Amino acid sequence: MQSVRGPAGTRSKLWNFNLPEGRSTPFCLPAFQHQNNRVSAGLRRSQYKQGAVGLAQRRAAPQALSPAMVELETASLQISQTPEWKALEDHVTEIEKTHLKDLLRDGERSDLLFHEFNKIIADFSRQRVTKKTLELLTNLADRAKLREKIDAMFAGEHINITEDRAVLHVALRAPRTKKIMADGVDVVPEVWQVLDKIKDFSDKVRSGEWLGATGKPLTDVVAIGIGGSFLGPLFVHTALRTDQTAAEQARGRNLRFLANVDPVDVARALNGLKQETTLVVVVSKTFTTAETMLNARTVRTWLTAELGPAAVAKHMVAVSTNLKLVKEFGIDPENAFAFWDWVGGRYSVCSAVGVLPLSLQYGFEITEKFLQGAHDVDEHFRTAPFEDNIPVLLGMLGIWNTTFLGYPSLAILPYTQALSKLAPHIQQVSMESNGKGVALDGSKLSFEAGEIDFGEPGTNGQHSFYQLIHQGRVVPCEFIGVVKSQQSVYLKGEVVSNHDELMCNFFAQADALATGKSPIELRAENVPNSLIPHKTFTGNRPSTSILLPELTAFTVGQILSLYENRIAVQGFTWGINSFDQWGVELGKVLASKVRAEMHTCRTKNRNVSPTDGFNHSTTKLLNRYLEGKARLLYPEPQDVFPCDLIDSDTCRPPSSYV
Ligand SMILES: O=P(O)(O)OC[C@H]1O[C@](O)(CO)[C@@H](O)[C@@H]1O
Repeated sequence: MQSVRGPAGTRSKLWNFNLPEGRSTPFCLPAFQHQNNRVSAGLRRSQYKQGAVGLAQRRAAPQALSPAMVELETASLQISQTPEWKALEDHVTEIEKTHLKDLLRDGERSDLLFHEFNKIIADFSRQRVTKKTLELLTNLADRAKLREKIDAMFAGEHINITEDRAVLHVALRAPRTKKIMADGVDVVPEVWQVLDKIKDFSDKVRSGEWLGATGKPLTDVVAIGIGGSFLGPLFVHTALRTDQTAAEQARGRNLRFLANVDPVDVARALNGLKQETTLVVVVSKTFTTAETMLNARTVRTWLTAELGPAAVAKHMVAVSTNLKLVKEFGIDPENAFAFWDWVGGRYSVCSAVGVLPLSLQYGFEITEKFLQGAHDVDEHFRTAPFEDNIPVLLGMLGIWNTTFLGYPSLAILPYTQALSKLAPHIQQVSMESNGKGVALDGSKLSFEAGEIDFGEPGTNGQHSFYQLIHQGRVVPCEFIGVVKSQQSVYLKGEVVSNHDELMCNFFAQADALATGKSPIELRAENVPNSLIPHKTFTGNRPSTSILLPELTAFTVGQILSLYENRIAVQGFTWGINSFDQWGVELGKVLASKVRAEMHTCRTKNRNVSPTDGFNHSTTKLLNRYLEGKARLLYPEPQDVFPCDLIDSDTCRPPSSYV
């Protein structure tokens, strides 16, 4: 057995550490207590870091991790030091002797790698794997206790240990008849209470029963939120806009999003809207996110300047876990839609975060189908054996590519424009979840976790970055195609329909990456010798092809669940906490410091001085910024309005608004 360095600098054999005296379990972790006031777990963790005694305390403590989770944590501490991991490392040499163009000649292998669940097809035959690779990956999953961790998630255990929270976004799309427990309470009735409230409210707005302050129906909705309070809803909205059933329901209605604190985004979001027909939904789990709250105050000012302060009651609603702050902001808690701290921001699209704006736009019935699609794949994920489990296979093959073959990125390439916001959403879900440097116990990872996700719909991407993925770096790809397009166009005289034309590329690209083109083939085509190196395609570049029957609210829900659960599989196997996001905190703190300084400099009309606590570079850059915008100085803060309302000569709002 290999000897490795344990988390507290101790030497350990595999994950059975040689513990310092007085400690009888691997919980010899460096104490940590985050300063963020959202964390209450620090004390509890420090309590259960004390070996057997600590474990006993944890079992007794309310909301402590269950013995199963304690064991799971223990088991995954040093996953990279297990024989299963080592076997995969050794297996890389075998795989390196293969080429996809040869592997693809084996029909039996292709059949083994072809999977189907409820009309979703996932073809993994273009991954650089053999039957043996799959077996070794399954062994790794077993060693990481993947099954137990999935069960722990669905059972509402506090698997988000740094925030001491359950991770139960799957409960958001469970049918009424299901029972899902968190902290001793069945959460499904609470979920449905909010869903019923959304249905009721959105029906009223859509039917014109709920009117604005001047008695007009509210046909336009602006959803203000950022990160998880924006990207998921935007992804689903973009996917449904061209679905004929959904579009029919959205006739005469508009849904816009305002995410960036950039006033340009405010201008774009409000451009052309009228206050009297606009409903604003402020979406923030915490109701403290600086960008969202400034945007909410800006849009509230836009509304009340026109309609008066009382209009907030009819024109502004909120989605949050923090109803106290919602009230303080001036929104009646009656007009707030709650969710719970067991829903991570980036996993919140199935809560009121997504369901409210989507129901306002498309009606609750369509939105409910989206929830049903997500639940459908959740059940597949929860129950299917690993060898047939599409999210598990997606996740484990992602680990194979990232960690063992050394390809750190993933290109998400939907061959449908309707999924153009899938990659940005998955970017957050994946990179905020799995972009971690330490294991669950706080020890530094001995490998790099996380994938670098990006993507564009095909065929646009083909004319952008595909050159690199064909002849430059190896970037594993996930191609997503649909059998039946949302829009049907077949022009007289054309060889194929427009959608078939698109899909020809879907099929061609995956094979071009896999098989490549050799110098021998090029010579046979009489390509001049000097050009052969330039025209050679090495091939052997892995991809997965996912084929959906069509793109509807239901299948969009299925895709969401495929990716969310794929990402969980990876985090569970890497042994990290996929459900916290401490990495976003430092930048926020520093921005506050800059904000305070900026305020002082602007109001006192002075520059940043070297003694203000910024380094030389930042001091210099800040001063150039302050000097460059001196003409924008105003004596005291005013309500400044966006877009066409700003006088571009003076850079000031028109006097009527000051
Ligand atoms: O919904 P909130 O609390 O405004 O947070 C928005 C986003 O900010 C983050 O906390 C950090 O980017 C995300 O995890 C979250 O989705």
